[in-house]
Amino acid sequence: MDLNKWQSLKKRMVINRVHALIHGAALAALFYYRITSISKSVPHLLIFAAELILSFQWLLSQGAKWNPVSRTACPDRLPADDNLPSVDVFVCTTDPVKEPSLGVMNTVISAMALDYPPHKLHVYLSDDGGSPVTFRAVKEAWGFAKMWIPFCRKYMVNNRCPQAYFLTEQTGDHHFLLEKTSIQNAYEDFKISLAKISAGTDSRVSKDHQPIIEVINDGDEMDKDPQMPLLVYVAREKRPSHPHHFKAGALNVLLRVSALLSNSPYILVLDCDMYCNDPKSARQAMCFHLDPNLSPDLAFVQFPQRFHNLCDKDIYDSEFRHAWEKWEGLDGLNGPILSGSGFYMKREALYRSQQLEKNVDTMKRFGSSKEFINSVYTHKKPNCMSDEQKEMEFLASCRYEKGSKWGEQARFRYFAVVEDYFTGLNLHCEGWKSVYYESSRARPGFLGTAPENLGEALVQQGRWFVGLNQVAFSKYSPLVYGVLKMPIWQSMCYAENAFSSISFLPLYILALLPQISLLRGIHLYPQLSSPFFFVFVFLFVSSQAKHLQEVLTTGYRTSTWITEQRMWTIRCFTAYLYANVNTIMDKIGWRKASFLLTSKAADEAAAELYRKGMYNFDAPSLLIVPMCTLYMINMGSFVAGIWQAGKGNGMMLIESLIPVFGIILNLPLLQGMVVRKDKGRVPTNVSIVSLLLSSIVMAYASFAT
Ligand SMILES: O=c1ccn([C@@H]2O[C@H](COP(=O)(O)OP(=O)(O)O[C@H]3O[C@H](CO)[C@@H](O)[C@H](O)[C@H]3O)[C@@H](O)[C@H]2O)c(=O)[nH]1
Ligand SMILES: [Mn+2]
Repeated sequence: MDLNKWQSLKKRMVINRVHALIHGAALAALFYYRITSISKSVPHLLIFAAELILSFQWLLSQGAKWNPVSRTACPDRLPADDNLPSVDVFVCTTDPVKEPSLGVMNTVISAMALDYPPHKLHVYLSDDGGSPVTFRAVKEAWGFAKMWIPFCRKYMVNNRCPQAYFLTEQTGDHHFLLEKTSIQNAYEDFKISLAKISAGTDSRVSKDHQPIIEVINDGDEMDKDPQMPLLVYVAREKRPSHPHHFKAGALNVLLRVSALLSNSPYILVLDCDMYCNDPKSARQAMCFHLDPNLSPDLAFVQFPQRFHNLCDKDIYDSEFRHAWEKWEGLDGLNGPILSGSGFYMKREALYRSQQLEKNVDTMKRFGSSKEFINSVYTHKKPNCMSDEQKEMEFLASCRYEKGSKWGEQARFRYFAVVEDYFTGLNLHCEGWKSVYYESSRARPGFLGTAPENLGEALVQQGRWFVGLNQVAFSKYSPLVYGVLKMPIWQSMCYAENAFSSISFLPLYILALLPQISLLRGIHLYPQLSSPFFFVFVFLFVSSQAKHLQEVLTTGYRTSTWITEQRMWTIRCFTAYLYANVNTIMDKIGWRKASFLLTSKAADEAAAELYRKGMYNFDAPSLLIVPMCTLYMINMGSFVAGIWQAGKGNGMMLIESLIPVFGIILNLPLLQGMVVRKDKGRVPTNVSIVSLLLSSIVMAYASFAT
């Protein structure tokens, strides 16, 4: 009997293809119009360039729409527990201030409590901060887990992240309630001890320290509790002079250290805030990894990243619904893009054993640890000959990777700050496949913490798009490198992601040029009397309608459609713009791209605004000023447009509708500038600067010759 099933999402596929045909035809008409009517004036060339870029992105986006599929897993058909392969879980953390220990330990505990044979489960916590706070916290976590895990197993608890569990009401018989109360008290004590640790310990992140590796237990190694999975704390060596390659570097150290201790054939990678929400995820993933038809080429099973703290309207579009919809589309090709957290990876795929031959220089490929090289070929826990502890410290040292191919060929790759995307791209190029899976929207496999602040969200995304640009504009560009090595549809989807931030160019053009031309009376678009007028109107309506259809068929509400539109424009004006500025600075060597951590610590004031669904415009001015300036220009030019029309200069219908769309879409910004009085309003000085800037632009546009 099959361990899993898949099904083509036929209706979606047909709608997508028919729409692609019609929309494509309309785009062809637009190009015909532009080419036949274009004058060599700068505004016309610019608007055409904007249309070309957007059409290019639209074309790339068709890749993920071509063949969407959905999958189901049947964990009850898995072999008996004794025959399941073992799993190593990698949790990465860095900074106990931005990533408070309580959250990190909840993730660790939820992973230890996965519904999987405990002796086949090994949890590794990588602490990139080398912080005594985290080290002491993980010892406390072990103590609490010793009560928590038997409790979860006994009562078949569904929600094995203690923090989340105790937030919900639980009912049961007398025995259960007694036990629950006592475990809840233990959890409260655990919280108190973590608070004490973080208050009394130096929580600075160390950039200069020895490797520290410790198997966490009660001090007596001989007396291993069969109910408890292995828990290991790893802080790799850090030296200021030595590049540490951020998360990819941390994962590679875990890969080596775990090879000596457990060497499991499968690895689950988790960000420190992504707790296991469904204890069955490991078994679900095995339904794909153990399927004899899929397994030879299957590198990883990717679960979507979902979040426990989204506000009702998800005002910052943190859920990235559109991305996961694409992942379903990719699932019908060779599989989804690797997405950082919540994936079960086959260890072998990272070693590239598909092409492993004995005669290649293994030292160069894997570094000089014989013990580690042995582990690569055994697929079991190797019998360590030398001093295990010393060997692991060597594997976690800065010098280990020198002169080897770590991070270059195979393993987690260092080339870009989006190590996930880039590693996945390479795996797919090598012929590996992946699977996208979510058992149900109601019970996601993993839940993380989404930024509750506009500034925070934009900075995070800025980093992603710097990373994607690093790939897009390199020899690894999916359009060059990918096309030769993977199906065209798939490389289109990789390219769509890599090039997504260039949409800042067309959006700036569309937010400024029609407006300026209204002020100056230059016609950019056909008149109402021209048949091509309807081509433009159709294209607008068609793209909006398609977006709405996608939102609704994936089970979301109309408000999601509006939020996604709004956040896309906001991203274009800010995160995408700065990502491209940073990319240029990176290219000319002014500033290296780096991994700025997203904060997972709750800021109560910000969280309250967020829960009410109110945008927090109290963000760095560099982010808010461009948005406000553009908004004012759009309002000003719209008024000017009406005035022009009144003077009998002829209606510039499309030119006026564009600012109207922008103004309506971003009404919350207007509220933030003029109505709101709370802390999240647009700061007055930002409004003043924006007013000044927009006046200068408009005056220049109106009067310059
Ligand atoms: O030098 C570093 C930097 C980060 N991390 C860890 O990486 C994880 C992700 O960092 P976060 O600040 O939460 O970034 P996000 O933007 O939320 O992460 C998304 O984007 C990253 C790529 O940019 C992926 O690695 C992540 O899995 C994905 O969730 C966290 O657990 C960090 O502790 C490290 O271990 N070492
Ligand atoms: Mn994160």
